[in-house]
Amino acid sequence: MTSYDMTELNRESQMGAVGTETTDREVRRISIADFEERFDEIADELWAAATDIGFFQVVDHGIPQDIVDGVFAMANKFFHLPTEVKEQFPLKKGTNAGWEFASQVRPSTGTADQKESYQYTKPRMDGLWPSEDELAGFRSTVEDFEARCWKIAMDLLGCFAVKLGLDRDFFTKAHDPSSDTYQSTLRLLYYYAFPEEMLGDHSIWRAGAHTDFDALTLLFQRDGQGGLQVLPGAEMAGQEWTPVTPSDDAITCNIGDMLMRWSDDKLPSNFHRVRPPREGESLDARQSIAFFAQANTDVLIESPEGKYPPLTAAEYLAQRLKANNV
Ligand SMILES: O=C(O)CCC(=O)C(=O)O
Ligand SMILES: [Fe+2]
Repeated sequence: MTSYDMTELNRESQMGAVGTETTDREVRRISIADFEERFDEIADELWAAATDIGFFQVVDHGIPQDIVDGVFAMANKFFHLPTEVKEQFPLKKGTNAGWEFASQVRPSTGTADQKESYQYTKPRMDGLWPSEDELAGFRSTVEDFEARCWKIAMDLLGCFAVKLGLDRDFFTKAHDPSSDTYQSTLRLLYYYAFPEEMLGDHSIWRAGAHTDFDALTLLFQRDGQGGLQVLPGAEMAGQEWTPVTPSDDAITCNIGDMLMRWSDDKLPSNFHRVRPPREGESLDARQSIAFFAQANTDVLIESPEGKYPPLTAAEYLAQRLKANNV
């Protein structure tokens, strides 16, 4: 293993314990209405939230609620297709494209996440789309939604760029969807209904503790489908996790490791996980949708102050995917 991938992996492998829960930290809800007119004010608010607990929610983001509801409904239909249909679109390891079930083993827990997922990475989808007969409208719904997510992610990254003293479009150029080297990903997630007999089993996780590999994550959740918890890296030792309240109208955002490197740690990536339900909570299946803004493969991630050695986004992601068995 080379030195550049040690930091994140070592950090992650220490995070498997159950820990405790605290509501003392605030996950801020930030309105991004009138984005252009309010750019400076929004940039200040995002920066403060990102450098504080590293997780924040944006509201008034401009994606109509019926579009969000529609993509969740479509994802739900996809996950309910017969296994023989979904099996035709297997995740090709290291590509962030295709369908997998219970295959992601987190370095923190050493056990497979109790979920299935379908990932869309624009240039890598040959043979991975269900036909219109199998699921009408799926492809266009997913493509449209990914493009909307990209736009919001680039707006938010534009704020961070300016605060870091870079050109506003610095990250937009690095996440170019028109290039074959594009590797941002939309991931539809489906966490299985939880078997009652497993309540209280602390070895099972819907998603084990991790930091994201990307620059910025946008996460869509459903009202009432809780379980996501965050822990700022600086407070790792305390093992006190804060629940994130899910809501249909908000996008939960977090900084990933790529942007942490790129900002010489000014923007910290933070641990999060999805814990299983507890006694008295809903055992139903849980859905979420994540957009991972990941710089194009050929982009060189160079930290201006030289805290980290330069490496390409391709090299970086390959290491992290391998460590997760995906
Ligand atoms: O489903 C969630 O709420 C979180 C998912 C997540 O953290 C991830 O896929 O990286
Ligand atoms: Fe994550």
